[in-house]
Amino acid sequence: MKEKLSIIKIGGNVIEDTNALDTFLTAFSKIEGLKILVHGGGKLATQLATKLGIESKMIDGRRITDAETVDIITMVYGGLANKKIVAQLQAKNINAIGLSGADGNSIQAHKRPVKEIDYGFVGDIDSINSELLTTLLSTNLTPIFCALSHDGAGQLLNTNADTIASEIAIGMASTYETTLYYCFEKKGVLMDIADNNNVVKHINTNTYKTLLSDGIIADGMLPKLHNCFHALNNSVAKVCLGDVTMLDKKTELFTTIQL
Ligand SMILES: Nc1ncnc2c1ncn2[C@@H]1O[C@H](COP(=O)(O)OP(=O)(O)O)[C@@H](O)[C@H]1O
Ligand SMILES: CC(=O)N[C@@H](CCC(=O)OP(=O)(O)O)C(=O)O
Repeated sequence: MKEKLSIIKIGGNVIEDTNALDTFLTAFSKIEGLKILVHGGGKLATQLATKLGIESKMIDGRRITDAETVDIITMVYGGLANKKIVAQLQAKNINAIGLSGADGNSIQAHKRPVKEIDYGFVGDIDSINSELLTTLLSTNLTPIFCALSHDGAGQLLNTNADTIASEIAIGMASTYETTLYYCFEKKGVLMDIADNNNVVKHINTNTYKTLLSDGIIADGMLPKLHNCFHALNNSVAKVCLGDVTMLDKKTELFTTIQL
C-alpha cells in the first residue's frame, strides 16, 4: 500500500484576501498526512505591474511574460506570496519550505515554442524532481510551490499554478497515492455561476463533454478541468474541486472528478 499524499492548489481569489488566506492556511495545516501546497498569485502580479506602469497581457488565461514581466512575477510569486504563506504556516506549526522550480531543480521546463503567439518566458514542464520532494516530505518538511519553473540554463519561467499542481501530482504518483485538490472561492464546478450551492458533485469523461458543449465550464474553469483529467489519465488517484470547507471535511458539497 502506497502512503497518501495530498497536493492542494490554492486559488488566486483566496490568496488576495487576508482573512480567506488565513482560514485556508488553518485548514491546510490540519490536513493529516503528507501534503504539498501550490499557489499562483496572478492578480497580485497584475496589481504590481499596474503600479509600475507595465501593462499585463493575457491570452487564453496565460500571461504574456516578457523580460520585465518575468522579473515582476519572480518578485511576486517567488517572493511576496511564497514567503508570506511560508511564514504564516510556520506560525501554525507547519515546517513549510518555499520553493520555486529552480530550487533543488524541483521543476524543469522549456520555454514554450513560438507558434501563432509568443508567450515569452512561459514554461512547459519537462520533469518534476520527485526524489527531492520525497526527501523533504520524509524529513517532515512541507513544500510550498509558487508558479515558477526554470529551464536549467539560468532562466526562470512562468508556469500556470494549476499546471504545476497537476504535474507535481503526476510526478509523485508512482511513489504515493496522490490526491489533487483545487481549492478556490467557489464550492466546486457550478451549474449556474451565480448559485454557489448548485454544485456538480461528480464529473466523468462523458458529463465533462456535455458541460463543455453547454458552456457551463468556462473561463478559468477550462484549464482547471483540463488539468484534472490530465492528472487522472496519468495515475493520480483522485481529483476534487471546492472551497476551503472541502479540506476540513465540513461539507459534502464539492466536485469529484473521475474518468
Ligand atoms: N461552472 C463554473 N463553476 C465554477 N466557477 C466557474 C465556472 N465557470 C467559470 N468559472 C470561473 O472560474 C473561476 C476560477 O478560475 P480562476 O479564476 O482561474 O481560478 P484560480 O485563481 O483558482 O486558479 C471562478 O472564480 C469562476 O469565476
Ligand atoms: C503562464 C501563466 O499564465 N502563469 C500564471 C501563474 C500564476 C497563476 O497561475 O496564478 P493563479 O492560480 O492565481 O491564477 C500567471 O502569471 O498568471
